[in-house]
This record gives sequence, C-alpha cells and structure tokens, in this order.
Amino acid sequence: MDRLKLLSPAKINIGLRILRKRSDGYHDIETIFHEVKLFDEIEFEISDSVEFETDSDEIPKDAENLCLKALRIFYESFGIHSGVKIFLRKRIPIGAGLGGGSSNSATVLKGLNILFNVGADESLLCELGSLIGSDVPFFIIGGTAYATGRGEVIEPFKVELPFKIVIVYPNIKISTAWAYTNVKLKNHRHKQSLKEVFLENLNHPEKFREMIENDFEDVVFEHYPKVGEVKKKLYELGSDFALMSGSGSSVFAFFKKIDDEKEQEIYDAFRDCKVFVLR
Ligand SMILES: C[C@@](CO)(OP(=O)(O)O)[C@H](O)COP(=O)(O)OP(=O)(O)OC[C@H]1O[C@@H](n2ccc(N)nc2=O)[C@H](O)[C@@H]1O
Ligand SMILES: Nc1ncnc2c1ncn2[C@@H]1O[C@H](COP(=O)(O)OP(=O)(O)O)[C@@H](O)[C@H]1O
Repeated sequence: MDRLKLLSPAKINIGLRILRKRSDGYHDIETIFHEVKLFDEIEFEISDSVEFETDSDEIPKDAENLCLKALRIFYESFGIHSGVKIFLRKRIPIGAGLGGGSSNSATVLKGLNILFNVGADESLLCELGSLIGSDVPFFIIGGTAYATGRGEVIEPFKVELPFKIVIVYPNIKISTAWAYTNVKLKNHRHKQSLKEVFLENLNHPEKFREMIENDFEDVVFEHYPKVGEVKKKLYELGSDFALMSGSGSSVFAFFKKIDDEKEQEIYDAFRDCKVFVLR
C-alpha cells in the first residue's frame, strides 16, 4: 500500500487532578482520557522525499509541527530512508485542551507503522509516543483510559457513556506549559480514585459535579473569565455535568439527551464560540 488516510481524534479529560511536581519538572497527574468523535484527518503517500502540508495557518508548518516530530522519531527508531508526503486536515481547535497535537503525533506513528509495514506493537509505539508528549501514548490506544504518571501510564477500560457530549471552544488558546506553571496544587490525598468515582456514579451524574474536578479551572477561570462563563451557561442549558477539558480552554458537557430544539438552543447560546454537538 502506498497511500493511507487516518482519522486523528480529539480527547476530553473527565477529571484532572494534579498531584505533585516531579524532579523532572513535570507533574504527576490523575485523569480519565475519553476519545470523542471530533477528528483531524491525516493522509500519507509514499514519495521520494519527506513533505508536510496542512490546511491550518495556526500551527507550525516546519520541523516544529508535532507530525514531523513524530516522523523524525519513527525514522530514527526504525532506520527508514524512504520519503513520504503527509497532509494534515485540521478540525480540532488549537490550544483547546483537546489534545489535537498529541493525537496527530500518535496518528503519524500509527500511519508510518502501517505504510512501511514495520510491525511495531502498541507498547513500542506508546514508548515512542511518550518521547513526544505526555498525552501521546493515550492516543496510540484510544477509547477511554485512566491515566497516571505524567499522563503516559495508561490503563484502558471499557465504558458505555449514557450521555451526549457537547464541546464549547471559546476561541482562547491556552499554553499547556503556562497552565502547569501557574496552577496551584490541591490536596487529593485520601480521595477515591477518579476511575472509581466515575464508574460508580455513571447513572448519578449530579455526583460528578461535586467529585470530579479539573485542577486547572481555578487558574484558567481567573485569567480567562469567559471560560468559567461557558461552564456556567452549559449548566443553565440543563447539562448533567460540565467541566473544562485538560489545560483548557474548551469546556465539555454531558447531556442525557439532545433533541433538535436543544441543539439549536446550544448553538444560539454560544454564537462567539466554536460548538461541537457530538450526538
Ligand atoms: C494538560 C493535558 C491533560 O491531558 O493535556 P492538554 O490540555 O495539553 O490537551 C496534558 O497533561 C498535557 O500533555 P501534553 O500536551 O502532551 O504535554 P507535554 O507536551 O508532555 O508537556 C508540555 C509542558 O506541559 C508541562 N507538563 C505536561 C504534562 C505533565 N504531566 N506535567 C507538566 O508539567 C511541562 O511544562 C511540559 O513542558
Ligand atoms: N499538528 C499540530 N496540531 C496542533 N497543534 C500543534 C501541531 N503541531 C504543533 N502544534 C502546537 O501545539 C500547541 C497546541 O497543541 P494542542 O494539542 O492543539 O493543544 P492542547 O495541548 O491544549 O490540547 C500549539 O502551540 C500548536 O502550535
């Protein structure tokens, strides 16, 4: 096969606790990654040189692009010398807490593995992914996973979410490094694990509101009040649970059901934001 097209999904963090700062400068976290039906598309074609193109003018097109960082790691790890043309069609908002760049990196590792028939298994691809970013290993596996460490220690689990998901992006790009630098650490000792809280209360989402938190909300809402207003409005629209995703600025919400009228009401409520109703 000399051509391939893969979808590169976004994720939300159903809860994000920052436990401690580590000696390597990262933070130990506890989170639940959940893949959502919002995708970038990445096309691969064997060629005589390495070329990268994207339809987005909001991300680097040079070696700084996370697609090319992933390609470099893959080529160095497996001694690849052939060329490949990569085209990235961007849909996932940038700097949104939806893991777009990390997802693209993982999708490039998976795509090259198929294209060049290298046969690297998931655990090797996760290892390579963790060299690119803390969120990348999750995107190698996808689905839903409980994550610890800096986010690279992944424990996948199956769950049928009894909700429709809405994501509201208030067009504010937030740097992940800025968020981690400015976040105030909280005490999570003696708390039930996020995974237990989540699975035990799937049918009582009102419990999520008091037990599933995102530690980045305080610092982000303080500097970008708009993000807190989005969360408040999602509750006013009748959502069962709303929370900022990752380091922001997107806010996701669970709704037990969304009919056409409710969908229109949601779009009308957030005219100055990008809204994704993933029914
Ligand atoms: C916050 C989260 C939550 O899922 O996602 P996003 O909101 O970015 O999507 C992740 O922890 C983001 O993971 P990722 O975007 O891969 O971060 P990396 O590239 O590994 O690190 C970017 C910077 O964030 C900080 N960082 C990242 C992860 C972590 N556990 N502790 C940190 O302190 C470090 O300063 C690092 O230099
Ligand atoms: N392929 C890519 N897609 C998205 N962002 C990228 C990509 N390559 C590099 N970046 C850079 O990564 C940062 C945003 O990463 P992204 O994953 O979209 O946000 P978040 O980490 O908030 O989920 C931006 O600084 C962006 O310029």
